[in-house]
Amino acid sequence: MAKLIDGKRISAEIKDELKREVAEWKEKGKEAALAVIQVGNDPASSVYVRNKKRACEYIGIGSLNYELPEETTEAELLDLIAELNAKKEVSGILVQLPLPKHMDEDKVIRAIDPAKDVDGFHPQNVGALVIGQKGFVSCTPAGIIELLKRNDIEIDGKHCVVVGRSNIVGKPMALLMLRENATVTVTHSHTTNLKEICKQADILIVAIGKNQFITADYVKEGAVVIDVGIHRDENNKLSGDVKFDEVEPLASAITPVPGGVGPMTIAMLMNNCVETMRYTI
Ligand SMILES: NC(=O)C1=CN([C@@H]2O[C@H](COP(=O)(O)OP(=O)(O)OC[C@H]3O[C@@H](n4cnc5c(N)ncnc54)[C@H](OP(=O)(O)O)[C@@H]3O)[C@@H](O)[C@H]2O)C=CC1
Ligand SMILES: Nc1nc(=O)c2c([nH]1)NC[C@@H]1CN(c3ccc(C(=O)N[C@@H](CCC(=O)O)C(=O)O)cc3)C=[N+]21
Ligand SMILES: [Mg+2]
Repeated sequence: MAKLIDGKRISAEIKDELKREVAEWKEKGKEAALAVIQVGNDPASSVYVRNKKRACEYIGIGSLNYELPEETTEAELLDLIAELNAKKEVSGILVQLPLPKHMDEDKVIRAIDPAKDVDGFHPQNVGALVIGQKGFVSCTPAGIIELLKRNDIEIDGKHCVVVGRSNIVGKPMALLMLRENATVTVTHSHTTNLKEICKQADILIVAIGKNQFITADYVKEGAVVIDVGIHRDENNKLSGDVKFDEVEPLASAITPVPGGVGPMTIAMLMNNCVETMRYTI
């Protein structure tokens, strides 16, 4: 019977810890505000943007929302980012991904001041993660580390298999597990013997964006299974990249979708926003 890793509860605990910390910083005259830019009106993005706004309000920091039409030009977006970079009262800037096809995501991310890049996507912050220096760490992988630690799940020396190598999840996840002294195997769409590799994992982290792809035959008895995937069916029911009902009886611990990794992404984004209060002179 797998232990259910309750991301909803842990993210609420973290937000309460941050709420108390923000109150202390504000007494010392420090402020923080997160600027969230959304281009177009992708429904899932709107849900996440709304969750981020609510979280800012809950912990007591400012939130500025910019909802730009789909046809906004890249130049207009870059101008807005330059404006926000220059605004002292804006301590964090987040451009909700994905962007419309006519924009170059990498170019847009590079335009954000690394000191305000609370997503941790800027090459300077990713570079710092690679070489083990201080910088913003991307929220979803950071949230997964927090889930493991707050559930007393041993990482040091364990074999962690990451399925997926995206810039916002897979790659930073592998680097963070390395930093925690796991032995890390990163798999992707060119991996030939994926099932055999996944079955070696003590900790299996799945971020492939394929609905319920990971079935019981990919999982070693007693493994910890972390499901990053998010899929909505026609009745808006959520599921992950893991076939939960099949895998749960095998796993020693598992994250549900919803209520697992998702809420942690928001909680860790808030932590990155409060980080700007800890380090502003
Ligand atoms: N809960 C949360 O907070 C978040 C959830 N998500 C969700 O996580 C999932 C992954 O997102 P994201 O990382 O952006 O995904 P991407 O689509 O950017 O990347 C998917 C990765 O999975 C790999 N992959 C795809 N198919 C296979 C396969 N059959 N076998 C092995 N590897 C495969 C791809 O390989 P290759 O590199 O070779 O193409 C790629 O590296 C999505 O469902 C997304 O919605 C994302 C961000 C945050
Ligand atoms: N610049 C940028 N930063 C991101 O961090 C970013 C992004 N773009 N683009 C999309 C992904 C996805 N993402 C999620 C955030 C919260 C939930 C979340 O709160 N999920 C809840 C369910 C929420 C719902 O009801 O859908 C859960 O899984 O329990 C999920 C996914 C952040 N992302
Ligand atoms: Mg992606």
